Amino acid sequence: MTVTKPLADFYAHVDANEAHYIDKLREVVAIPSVSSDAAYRPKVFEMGAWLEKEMQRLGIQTKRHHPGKHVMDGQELELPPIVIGTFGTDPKKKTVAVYGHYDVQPALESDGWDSDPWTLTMMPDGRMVGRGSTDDKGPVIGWLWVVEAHQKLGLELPVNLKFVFEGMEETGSEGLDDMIISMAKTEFKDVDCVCISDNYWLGTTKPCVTYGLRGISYFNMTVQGPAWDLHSGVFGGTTHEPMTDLIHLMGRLVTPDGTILVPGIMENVAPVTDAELEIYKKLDVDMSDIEASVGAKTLIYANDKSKTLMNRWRFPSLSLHGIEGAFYAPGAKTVIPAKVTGKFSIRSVPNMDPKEINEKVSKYLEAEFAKLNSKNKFKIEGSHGGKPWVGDLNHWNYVAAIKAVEQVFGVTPDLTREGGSIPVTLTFQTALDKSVLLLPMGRSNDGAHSVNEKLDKDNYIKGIKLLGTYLHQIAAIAK
Ligand SMILES: C[C@H](N)C(=O)N[C@@H](Cc1c[nH]cn1)C(=O)O
Ligand SMILES: [Zn+2]
Ligand SMILES: [Zn+2]
Repeated sequence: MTVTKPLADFYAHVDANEAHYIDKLREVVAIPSVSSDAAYRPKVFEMGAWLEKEMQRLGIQTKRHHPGKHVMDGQELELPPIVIGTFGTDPKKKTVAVYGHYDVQPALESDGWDSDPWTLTMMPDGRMVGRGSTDDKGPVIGWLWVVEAHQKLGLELPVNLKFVFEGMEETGSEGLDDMIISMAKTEFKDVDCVCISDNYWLGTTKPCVTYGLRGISYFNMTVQGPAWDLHSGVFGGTTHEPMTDLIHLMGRLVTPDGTILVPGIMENVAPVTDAELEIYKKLDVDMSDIEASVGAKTLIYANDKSKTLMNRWRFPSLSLHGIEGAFYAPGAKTVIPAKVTGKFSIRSVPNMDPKEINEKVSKYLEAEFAKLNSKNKFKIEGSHGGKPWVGDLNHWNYVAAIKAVEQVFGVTPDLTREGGSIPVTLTFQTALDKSVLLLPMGRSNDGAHSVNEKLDKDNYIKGIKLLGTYLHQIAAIAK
């Protein structure tokens, strides 16, 4: 594939500035912008301010949108700002909206990290380990280095950019949908297409372009009994125990082979067609790559590639996440916890409706709790959610992304869907009526949300080249 002079200069510049990009990644990983923990909220603000300052340094015009307040851990908290950046307003150019998030999942060294999660640790094999390295700080700042490289080279960017960076993605994106809907005809009126770099390749060697995501419905169910924690030697056998009720209910949600037990939950899932089966059969995926990402031989369908991918992408799943209030520390505390909250979520697929999911789950669990004849109190609440999304692969936005991958990596990308959720994807598509695609930087084994999260140096550097090339391809194709 021929590479034009401006792109060849861009690639050379990116290669020459590797150390600078790594230093910046180190800076952002060091800011623990955990959105799900009230104690870290100032750090989320700090990260938003870091981005804003860096964008301003590059001449990107920034605006802060304040979504308001919310209640978390019993505290009323200010939601972090959504940072909107505008770079170029030339009516002759296409405008690409770029979304990313600057918040991260929690991380404790005691979870099993081999190094401090907030210190970017360079490994000899090229892995750059740190929370947020791949999800989503590396990709977010990668976009900025595309702008920076063009400026340093005196190259004109062939498109206008509209950045939308939020700080609450990992905790439900509160306020984001409303903002996009309300600004669809103002701030975002000139947007021609949307690109999000916030997911991963299917394996470890071949890039992909992603056209679908599952939705999510997240639940908290609380069982409350005694007024305070009790001694199990004194009260065991004499009182209804919240943990016993909760464990029973959690065990009624899903079977060990992943079958969801909530009645009617599969009702709206479209049946698999023969044509669809063909797509899955043709996908070039190595099951050992998927197994390596799990880190153990625990796949339910280890010998069935299609079933594994379908269960990740096009069927719903129910996962149990944790129990708040339970005794979890080392040792043997003989306590009866007074109040426990079980957390679980359902990943949803097209045709499933979040409202219906909430109703079905609540009705089922209330009925199951009633069967227990427990004198404890039970409450089920949906905490946050988002709808699934599927894009149109035939749009020029996808053609540009596929060509960009071919140019930078010399291979045709896998066309994938994803099991994770980025609810704003569908909002962009419907509110702006524009094509949305996902162009990931990281590999399947990056360990997002997990311990030892990493971004490979090669993926970071080639990823910056890819994002820049995609913008050039947009300009070339969509004339
Ligand atoms: C795919 C994206 N990088 C991601 O990780 N999204 C999260 C969104 C979420 C929803 N509730 C909590 N986090 C995910 O899919 O879990
Ligand atoms: Zn993410
Ligand atoms: Zn995430």
